[in-house]
Amino acid sequence: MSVVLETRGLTRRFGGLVAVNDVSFSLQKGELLALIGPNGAGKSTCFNMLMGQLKPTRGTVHLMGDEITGLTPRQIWRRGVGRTFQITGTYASMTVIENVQMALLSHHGQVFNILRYAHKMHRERAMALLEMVGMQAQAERHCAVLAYGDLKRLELAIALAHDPTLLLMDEPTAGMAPRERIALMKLTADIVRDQGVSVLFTEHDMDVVFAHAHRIMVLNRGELIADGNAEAIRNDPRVQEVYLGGGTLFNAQDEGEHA
Ligand SMILES: Nc1ncnc2c1ncn2[C@@H]1O[C@H](COP(=O)(O)OP(=O)(O)OP(=O)(O)O)[C@@H](O)[C@H]1O
Repeated sequence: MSVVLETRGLTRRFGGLVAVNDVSFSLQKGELLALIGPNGAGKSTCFNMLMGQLKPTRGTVHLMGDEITGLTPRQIWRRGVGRTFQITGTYASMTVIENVQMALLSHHGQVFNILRYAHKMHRERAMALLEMVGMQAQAERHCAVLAYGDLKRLELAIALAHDPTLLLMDEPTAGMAPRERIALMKLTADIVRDQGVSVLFTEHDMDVVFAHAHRIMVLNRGELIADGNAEAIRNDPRVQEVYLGGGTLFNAQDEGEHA
């Protein structure tokens, strides 16, 4: 296996607070890696450093062996790092397929000069991407009328339009009903297996994490306290201490559902 992403000593301070402290890990090609931890553990800060939104105070990030520390989000995106967000960013007035076509146009650097012909371009590839996420039957529907779970699947197709080497997914199942969450993560796991994409995701729903992640890393107060497979993480005394105190390790969070 080859290393896609590697961090060494990644650290971020906010004044006197060390939000992420000396975090080193690597992610292999084709791996579905979860980053978990209680509220305020440093997951988003870590993600934002990987995507270039935040500069590390210390430490390095390498992508496919090249250092990307301190590059802008656009430069990192251009190198093949895609991202999905907690809040979906689709164009409500456009159809499902048009949203994917726009992403493909952007990927090919064609957005501004040929917008008038956009609806004719990349249709075949857009349809193939929609098929990958099970949305081909909804291609001509407007995004405004889509169910929340379908929007999340569309968002995945949009992220894949960029043909990423690495996909960062920040709480991909936030706001979804439990059954939809498992389905979305299963879909992601299938895509990882079939397309060879690597995925790093943060998630509060432990059922989703333990069902699908190949490996799990646990952050607590900015520090990486465990890194291993589901069984090793379940049995890790430090992880149990962090989670069982709050009682959230094996219970899905059901707040804020759009079911
Ligand atoms: N821009 C900022 N300025 C100051 N402190 C920040 C900033 N961003 C994050 N923090 C602090 O850094 C710590 C880690 O926050 P972060 O959002 O990374 O945690 P998280 O694990 O993503 O939490 P959650 O699960 O609640 O989203 C917290 O104490 C937070 O208050």
